Amino acid sequence: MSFASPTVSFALSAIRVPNLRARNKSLKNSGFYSGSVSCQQKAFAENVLQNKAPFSSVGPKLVRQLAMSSPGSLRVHQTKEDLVSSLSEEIKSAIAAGPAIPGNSREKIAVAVSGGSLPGLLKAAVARDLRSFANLDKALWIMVDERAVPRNHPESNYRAVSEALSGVVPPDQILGVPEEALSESTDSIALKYEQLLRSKGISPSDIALALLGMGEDGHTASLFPRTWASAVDVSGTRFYVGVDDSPKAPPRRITLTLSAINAAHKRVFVVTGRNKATAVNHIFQEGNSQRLPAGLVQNAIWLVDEEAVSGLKKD
Ligand SMILES: O=C(O)[C@H](O)[C@@H](O)[C@H](O)[C@H](O)COP(=O)(O)O
Repeated sequence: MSFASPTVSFALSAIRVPNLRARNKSLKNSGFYSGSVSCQQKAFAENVLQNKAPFSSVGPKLVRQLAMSSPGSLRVHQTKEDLVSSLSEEIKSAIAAGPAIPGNSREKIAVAVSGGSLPGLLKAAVARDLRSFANLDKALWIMVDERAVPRNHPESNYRAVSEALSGVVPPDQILGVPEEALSESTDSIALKYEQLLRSKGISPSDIALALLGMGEDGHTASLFPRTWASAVDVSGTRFYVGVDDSPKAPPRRITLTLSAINAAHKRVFVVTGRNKATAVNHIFQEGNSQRLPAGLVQNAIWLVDEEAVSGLKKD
């Protein structure tokens, strides 16, 4: 059976951005590369519902939601400086407009940050202009995912995020996984982190902004292509789950569930490099977004560089 590819609203040439500052105004309103719901996505949903597709454990409600959703829009940047500037703007607007954490009078907003290259880009955004953005310390900073390692470990996302926000956000506003739980099962670590966040009044829909990365295999957070179904919370009640077999080291992790990511107020991907081009192509041009965890994130803003979209065909 063949299906139409998702429609692409703009030719790639139309969204090449010579210089971010030069076309600052148009950035907000036009020139985005939008994915859309395809016949293929709907057919996939039907297949899943009939237990014909590999992700039959996902659950009909989520599948229906995914069939109706779009991966979002791409914003292409020519330079790292422009990309960092866009990231900075997204953080500022999320903190200014995001939902308040109920019952928390001090920190108003929750921002979730991924590992990988994101903390480094966050650090660059802080150095560029976020340092003077007073509201940065009004946020509680939480982990999109975390590796089961001590906080001072080189692989710790908490360590990387703390370094990025050092001197700007008080350390007690960066919420890491309780270290005493690290020797327990990953699911127990996930539950304890979830309890910590809930004790601060945070639930998934209170996340003002989820900052996401994507691996070249299309994973996001610690939701990997071959294993993500087990990290999807069918009941929609879990915030984080444990992962024991992450193909990206280290293998033991916790991650926001797909439902929790999609419940966040705003989702922003930052994706750079030619090694991501195939996955970007699958998500935005080949109509295969539902096969990759990153493509299952709904209505995200994708801040990318030219290399990451080098696989997209120009119309
Ligand atoms: O491993 C982690 O902690 C992540 O949160 C992971 O999902 C990461 O964001 C991607 O692997 C992209 O990493 P890069 O940005 O380094 O390519």
